[in-house]
Amino acid sequence: MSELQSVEAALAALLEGVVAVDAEIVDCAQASRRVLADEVIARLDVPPFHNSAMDGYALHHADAGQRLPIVQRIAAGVSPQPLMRGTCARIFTGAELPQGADCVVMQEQVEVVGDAADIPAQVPADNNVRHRGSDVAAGAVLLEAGHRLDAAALGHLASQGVVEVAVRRRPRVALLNSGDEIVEPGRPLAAGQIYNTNRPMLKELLERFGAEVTLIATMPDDAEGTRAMLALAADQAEVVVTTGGVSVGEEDHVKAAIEEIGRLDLWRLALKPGKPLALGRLDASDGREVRFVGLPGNPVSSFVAAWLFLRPLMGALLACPALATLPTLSARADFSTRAGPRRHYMRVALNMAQGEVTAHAFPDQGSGVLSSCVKADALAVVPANAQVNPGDRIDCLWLRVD
Ligand SMILES: Nc1nc2c(c(=O)[nH]1)N[C@H]1C(S)=C(S)[C@@H](COP(=O)(O)OP(=O)(O)OC[C@H]3O[C@@H](n4cnc5c(N)ncnc54)[C@H](O)[C@@H]3O)O[C@H]1N2
Ligand code: MOO
Repeated sequence: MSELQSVEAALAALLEGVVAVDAEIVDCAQASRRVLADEVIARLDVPPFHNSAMDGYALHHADAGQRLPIVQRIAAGVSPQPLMRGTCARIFTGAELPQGADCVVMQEQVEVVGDAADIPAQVPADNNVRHRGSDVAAGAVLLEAGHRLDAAALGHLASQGVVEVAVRRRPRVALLNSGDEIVEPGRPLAAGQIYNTNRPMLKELLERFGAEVTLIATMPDDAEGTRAMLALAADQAEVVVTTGGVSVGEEDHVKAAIEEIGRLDLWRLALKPGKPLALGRLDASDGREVRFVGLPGNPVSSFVAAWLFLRPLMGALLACPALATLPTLSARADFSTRAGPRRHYMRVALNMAQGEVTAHAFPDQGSGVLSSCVKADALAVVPANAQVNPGDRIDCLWLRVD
């Protein structure tokens, strides 16, 4: 296992055989960011009736260019009377168009004289009319399976009167960190200790990717304790994520434990940062096979690897295409760099000016420099051994989840 594996090979190994988690029914009010398990079929036409797009006057277009008596007033929510030819109706935005009318003239274009309205000439049929079913037709697919419920999708469901939806259960993830030097915020730091950066950062990323973090713990810094903790985690999750302890030092117990009680599929990748990433499987005591993702301890390495590996894994577990792939865009580099033998994922800020997106790289790209991630919009991908000069086009992976 000394050769470095490609990111693509690692992703393929991680996603191989992943089956989507089962579905559950949730109230739409609690469904924010959840992923639809089934397609939703529209049961109503939206809008449900022809209606006016403006405050104005409804008429038959053949009666335009005349003074027409105003014979009814139709507010939104009112069922109108049929309209006789040679007359018009006062109508408000969203109100139902009366039978016999086929257009609306906005009030700014109409002169009202007593009980009549002077309508301008040549108003086309359908002017300012929103037709029944023009947004959604009953029986059509309202939302596809795998759609992540964002603001517009929740509004779309509500437009159908839907109150409950079938969504994927949140994949359960156990998040474990290693390292004797790691202390939780709120406690004093002794000499040589640092605060646990990875825990809140990865919990937040995992939840944004759609996971439920069911276990958070620190692994003991010995082989037996590490094995016991990993076995416990496998029983409580579909995915076990660890940080630290995957490098080559004697204190790095995680990889050894996976090799003993599970299966290590892959270790050491041709990417920077994140080289010592370890991927494998663990067996839960009920016979389930659980994915293992061993992230490097360096905070930047685990941040980058979470976007590259945990997000697609959540996409596969949730059967959600939008999560499965990172959106890619092409930008112009404003920096120069030369990658070594590993593909480099550089943290960059994106700036839009004069229709061009520019990628600005942070000067210190070290894997312990988390401030580069705080300001980053994207990861610029520099192929192995490639040279990048200012002005070159570079592919960037956009660090965003809708
Ligand atoms: N001789 C070699 N040494 C190292 C190699 C190598 O190939 N040969 N690889 C280096 C690379 S690249 C990385 S990345 C790190 C990964 O090491 P580990 O995953 O075993 O992580 P640790 O050694 O436990 O920690 C690395 C670093 O990160 C800090 N850390 C760990 N956990 C946290 C946390 N929860 N919050 C904040 N900071 C954390 C830890 O203190 C270390 O500074 O190995 C290199 N070494
Ligand atoms: O691969 Mo390590 O993540 O560069 O620091």
